[in-house]
Amino acid sequence: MPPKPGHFIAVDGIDGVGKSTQIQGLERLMGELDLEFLTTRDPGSSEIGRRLRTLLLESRLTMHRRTEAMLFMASRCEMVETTIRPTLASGTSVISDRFLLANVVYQSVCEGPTEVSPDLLWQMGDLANGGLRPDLTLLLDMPAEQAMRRIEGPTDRMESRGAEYMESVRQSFLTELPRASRFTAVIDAAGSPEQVQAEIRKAVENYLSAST
Ligand SMILES: Nc1ncnc2c1ncn2[C@@H]1O[C@H](COP(=O)(O)OP(=O)(O)O)[C@@H](O)[C@H]1O
Ligand SMILES: Cc1cn([C@H]2C[C@H](O)[C@@H](COP(=O)(O)OP(=O)(O)O)O2)c(=O)[nH]c1=O
Repeated sequence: MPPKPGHFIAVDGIDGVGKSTQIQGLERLMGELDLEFLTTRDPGSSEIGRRLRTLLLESRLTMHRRTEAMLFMASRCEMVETTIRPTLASGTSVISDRFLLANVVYQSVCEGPTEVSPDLLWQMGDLANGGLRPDLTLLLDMPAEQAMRRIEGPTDRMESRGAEYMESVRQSFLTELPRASRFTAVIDAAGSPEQVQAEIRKAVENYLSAST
């Protein structure tokens, strides 16, 4: 009898919203719930993914928006097929720091006319991921201006596009969230780390009671 598949939880939101901080809290919660888990990072979590991450985030190479989108998709395909899918099949849960929803919103928000629509990115993403979607998506939400004030150090390709772009990305996260997975939750990320963690705990407990 194959083991019951693990839970697939994605955590997303604009830069500086507190994802990395809250994923540490979520890992503690999974431990308390006695759920085996693995944490992955998108883009990344494979050799190809790590090299694509460097190319996408740290280089200042100019590229067409569709090129940018497809490179994130390629990284995710590798992460899904080499890491996420086998982990879930073994009965271990996965917490992913971002997933396809980020690709849909960050690459469809453009300064000029939108070259790549969210619909096209959802289709590309399902093709790249063999249709795999998270069971639960936790969207950490707060005004971009406030989140960007939290960012220290050098900005990456997306952060350097500025607060107006990031606020448009934030609004697109809220619009596109319902398509990301069967269960979703918007988490108010503007409070203290403890307040945000409490909201996440409630959302995870609601998901577990509704899904099992
Ligand atoms: N609830 C919070 N209130 C104030 N500062 C926070 C909060 N959560 C995280 N931070 C700080 O904001 C910065 C970005 O947090 P981080 O978890 O790295 O965000 P992300 O991974 O979404 O970019 C870090 O310096 C972190 O300590
Ligand atoms: C997964 C993904 C991320 N991104 C962006 C979001 C972030 O600005 C950046 C990833 O950085 P991020 O996940 O925030 O890592 P760090 O905490 O090191 O900044 O890439 C996309 O534009 N498309 C994608 O498909």
